[in-house]
Amino acid sequence: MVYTAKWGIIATGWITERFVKDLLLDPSTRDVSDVKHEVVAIGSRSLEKAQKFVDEFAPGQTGIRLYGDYESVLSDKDVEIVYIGTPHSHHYKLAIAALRAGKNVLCEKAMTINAAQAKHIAKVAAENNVFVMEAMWTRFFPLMRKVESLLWDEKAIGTIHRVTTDLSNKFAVDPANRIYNPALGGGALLDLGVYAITWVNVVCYNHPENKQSPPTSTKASVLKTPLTGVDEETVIVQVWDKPHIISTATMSIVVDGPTDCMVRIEGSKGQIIVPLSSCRPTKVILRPNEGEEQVFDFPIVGYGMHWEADQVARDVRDGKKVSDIYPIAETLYALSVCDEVRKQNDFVYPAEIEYVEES
Ligand SMILES: NC(=O)C1=CN([C@@H]2O[C@H](COP(=O)(O)OP(=O)(O)OC[C@H]3O[C@@H](n4cnc5c(N)ncnc54)[C@H](OP(=O)(O)O)[C@@H]3O)[C@@H](O)[C@H]2O)C=CC1
Ligand SMILES: O=C1OC[C@@H](O)[C@H](O)[C@H]1O
Repeated sequence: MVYTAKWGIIATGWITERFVKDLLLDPSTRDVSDVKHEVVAIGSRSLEKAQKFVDEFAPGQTGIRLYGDYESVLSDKDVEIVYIGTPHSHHYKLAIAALRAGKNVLCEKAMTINAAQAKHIAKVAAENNVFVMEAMWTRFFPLMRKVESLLWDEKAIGTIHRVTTDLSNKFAVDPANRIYNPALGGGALLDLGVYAITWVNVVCYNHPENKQSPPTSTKASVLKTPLTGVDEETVIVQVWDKPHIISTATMSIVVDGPTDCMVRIEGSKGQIIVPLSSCRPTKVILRPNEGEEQVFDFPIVGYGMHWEADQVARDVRDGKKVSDIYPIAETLYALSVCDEVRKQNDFVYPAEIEYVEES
């Protein structure tokens, strides 16, 4: 039987457009037949904006309830999973409210401003017996399973020695843009760096010999923009003693970064390379020291957010509270890396968005 997940959508910005369009794609276009999706409610700060959003991105979808606030989505009895697509600064409060309303939650990255907020979210989810996950969509790409299989099953590059990852994107320099706005949790680290960190984690944190232990050392340098003080460019170097790997994660909001190699995993027998982009990759290159290079193509129908949505639907259908592919514990770890990077570089956000509610 096909399971239909019933989604309530919060905020109608750039990424929500892509998410909703992917939800509404026919799942057979990606060979999925066990789950499908229905958008039952959309909340925006403006009812007119919600209406405009539906007209443009979900035309012909009758019966979607539209709200001029977010709270009404949380109290809509038909909503089973809430998707939060606001800026980072607003994730914590909204996720806690959604979980307390008994809803399952898929929250955009970065899940929160700091690890303490995400820890509180995990606690509230457990108390309310509901599912919660950060929307680290890349982790759900079939391409990611191929990389893991090359690394761990086929041992295609032998012993891993070094990992370099990047996500960079040149944004218009504008203090009003969320990317530059500290009050909205702006900067390269929380917006783009979380992907560079996730790739390091796929290889090093989740390395069979590391078993999700923290690295031996994390050293980071941050270059802040004089405009607003958020990080323009950041470099994170980590040493992983157990699997004996050194990793470098880089991120920037002032350059577009390399296109030919966003992730490079170097081992004793060769390299695995992921070209543009590390958040929406479509190709994996296996370059052995000896023998022919192999290219594996993973074309995407739609934007590619449907794979995470399908898995969330399956997890909710099956009564899971935490994802096996991207558990909340890994979000907590990734955010603890961000906390450490900021601590080492005296990079603080306004107190209004760093707070943790008394629990
Ligand atoms: N997975 C991915 O590939 C991507 C993920 N993201 C993540 O999605 C989130 C949103 O990013 P994006 O869509 O680019 O952002 P946008 O600025 O385009 O949209 C954010 C939306 O949040 C709502 N909102 C609520 N409060 C505010 C506020 N104070 N200022 C601005 N907007 C507010 C608005 O919706 P409304 O007016 O309807 O209430 C707005 O449209 C971020 O967490 C980001 O990291 C972003 C891009 C790509
Ligand atoms: O998640 C993201 O991925 C793509 C980027 O362009 C965007 O800024 C970021 O939020």
